[in-house]
Amino acid sequence: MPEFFLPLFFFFFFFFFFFFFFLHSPFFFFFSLFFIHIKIYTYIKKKKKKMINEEQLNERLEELKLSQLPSGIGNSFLKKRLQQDQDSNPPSNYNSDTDEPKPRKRDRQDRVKHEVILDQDFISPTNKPQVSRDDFQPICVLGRGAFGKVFLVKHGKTKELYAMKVLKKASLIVHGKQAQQAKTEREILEAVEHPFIVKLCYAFQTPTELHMLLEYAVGGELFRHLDHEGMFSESMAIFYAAELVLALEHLHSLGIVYRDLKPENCLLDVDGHVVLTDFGLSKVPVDGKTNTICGTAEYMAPEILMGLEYDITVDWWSLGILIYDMMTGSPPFSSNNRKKTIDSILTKKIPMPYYMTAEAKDILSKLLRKNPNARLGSKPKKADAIRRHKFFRSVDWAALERREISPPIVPIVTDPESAENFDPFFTTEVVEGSPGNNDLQAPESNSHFLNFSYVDSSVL
Ligand SMILES: Nc1ncnc2c1ncn2[C@@H]1O[C@H](COP(=O)(O)OP(=O)(O)OP(=O)(O)O)[C@@H](O)[C@H]1O
Repeated sequence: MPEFFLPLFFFFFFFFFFFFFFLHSPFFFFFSLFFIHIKIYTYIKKKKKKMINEEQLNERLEELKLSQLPSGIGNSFLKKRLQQDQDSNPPSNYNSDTDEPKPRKRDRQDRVKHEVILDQDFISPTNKPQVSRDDFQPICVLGRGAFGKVFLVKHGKTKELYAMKVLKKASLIVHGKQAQQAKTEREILEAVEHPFIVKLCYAFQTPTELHMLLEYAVGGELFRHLDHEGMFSESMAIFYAAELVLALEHLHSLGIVYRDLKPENCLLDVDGHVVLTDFGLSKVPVDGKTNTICGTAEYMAPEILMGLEYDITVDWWSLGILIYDMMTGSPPFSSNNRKKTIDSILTKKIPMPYYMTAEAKDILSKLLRKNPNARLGSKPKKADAIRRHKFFRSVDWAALERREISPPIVPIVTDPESAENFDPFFTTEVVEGSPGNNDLQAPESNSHFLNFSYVDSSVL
């Protein structure tokens, strides 16, 4: 009603005003007043509609509880958050209550997978050498995520380096679904074997923590290299995108939706090849569709943000965002305000920089279609349609999969133990002593984490 009365008020106001001054031209006078009335009415309508949209968006944000999700440009956000943590707490160390990690390791021949029986956490069924937290000497912190902290550790006997992801059970249980996600991550890592996906070597638990020992990606985060270069040339972006296409295609063939593609989760190995890590948000949908809300806002597909069912095509959306990020230095939809970011993802067109080639613009516009059914990589051709796109015309896919294409960045590694390709913000963090004995080799007593333990026989 008020939107009707307000224009009416203006109508009478202007009526009397014009009546006195333009008595001699009544036609013009009435026409002007009618026009003004319509204008004011439509303006108020529009404003009200905008307000409703904002309310809906706020409600959506509340539902999504996005404030609890890690931000997209992970490191800068995390650094700020960690800085705040550290202002109030002393630097966390290897045994601290807030720690969490992740790791990796190579060698994919004759890999035998098996669960470790409950009360023999570190012993394989074939009585292979026992592995415990005591066997690994912490060297430094490599990185940190929302629920985990990753340490560089050295195996005391073999001197092999691993990235060890440590998750605190208590915080996982407090955050509900996270306990299941930790198990999912460990199960997926066990099941997956691919040249561009991180390898799980061991998984074990203590009464308070879960540990995953992963192949150490000595080249650090792609994010860090992107940060140094500002942006990548198109040929560099093609190389990393192509290796990721192969990794994602492999996951999809196993029915796994990765859901968390972003530069922070793309690490580089010693040669500079991509190592996809962090499967905490990945999921195996029973019927190919899922609707859990997770991921990183800037990289999240519109259908996830809207709480709709989604499938593997969300990963192709994130690939589009990542290509854009690599070629411009930032994702297309980003702002300091999470609400605005989400609003842009849902409603805005992608701003295409003038310097991008026609092929790049074309693949981006097709990967970043808001309608998942119209997106490149959706059924029926799936990844094949992406591989065949002219953006990737220079790629020899078979050679790429065999790791025969030289990577554009070969990480400088003078001493793998110095973790020189990782952010000093993390690597200079104090890591105190070796783990205590009080909670070692405990049975998997907590029902949330039954059957978490794992030993990859190829590393024994
Ligand atoms: N295999 C690895 N080798 C070297 N560094 C690693 C490895 N795995 C993880 N890291 C480092 O640790 C950081 C955090 O790891 P990860 O993303 O797995 O943690 P997370 O808690 O699951 O994070 P998120 O909050 O993004 O889900 C990575 O960004 C990377 O810098």
